[in-house]
Amino acid sequence: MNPLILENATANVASPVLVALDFSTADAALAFAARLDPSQCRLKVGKELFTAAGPQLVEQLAARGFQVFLDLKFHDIPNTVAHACKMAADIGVWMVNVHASGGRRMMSAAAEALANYSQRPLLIAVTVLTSMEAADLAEIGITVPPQEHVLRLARLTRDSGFDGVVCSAQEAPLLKAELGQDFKLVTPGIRLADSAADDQRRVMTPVAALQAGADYLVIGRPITKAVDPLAVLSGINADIRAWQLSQA
Ligand SMILES: O=C(O)c1cc(=O)[nH]c(=O)n1[C@@H]1O[C@H](COP(=O)(O)O)[C@@H](O)[C@H]1O
Repeated sequence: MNPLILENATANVASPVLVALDFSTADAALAFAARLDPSQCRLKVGKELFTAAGPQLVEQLAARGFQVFLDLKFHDIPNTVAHACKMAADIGVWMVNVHASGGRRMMSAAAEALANYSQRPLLIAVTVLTSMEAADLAEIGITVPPQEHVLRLARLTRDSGFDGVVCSAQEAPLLKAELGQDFKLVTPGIRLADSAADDQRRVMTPVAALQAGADYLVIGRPITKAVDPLAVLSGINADIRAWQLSQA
């Protein structure tokens, strides 16, 4: 693990928001990140940005104090995924993900590969993409309701030694009830009441997602494509704080 990155990426992040930096260049991502404070959110680097900008960009974000979720959704044979997860841990990311449909042996190999790290990234598996609904699953031969398939994959993920799953907030009450409070739920498909769903299908608003049991909210376009992204992020954080205070 890169000690410089760990030392820098220790910001006390008050918010459960992970902003998806779905940009096509390092410059665009760094310019956007320069407007944010690491106490306001964590950052997610996904396939588009990582393909364009690589590990160096992740290291630059971490050096600015951001905790980074490397969202490359590894899905391959166990040996390949295990080594890819090790590379992610060596970059110093805070969270990394794979596809749960890669199966138990793939996930166990990943967990085992990181077992000896004193401070390893959170290991998370994607269950059913939030862009999918029952009809999409039926086309690939999965005829049970989405939440049944999500629960099956989440159980497999937990039993493989992972820290949590990516799911939609719609499944959060079921997963918390079945798998316990400590198993982390990372929920994309977050939309404000007035924002377009875009390609997402299983969506929820930020506070409703937290109420349902989500631990982290992955939010991209509703923030990054807003006319005033900082105002939107601040508004979301203010709503979350108000809700948290009402629960205290
Ligand atoms: O693993 C993810 O982060 C992920 C899983 C999933 O099921 N759905 C999903 O949308 N994501 C990611 O979350 C982000 C959502 O972005 P927006 O739809 O723009 O808010 C994107 O970067 C997706 O790649």
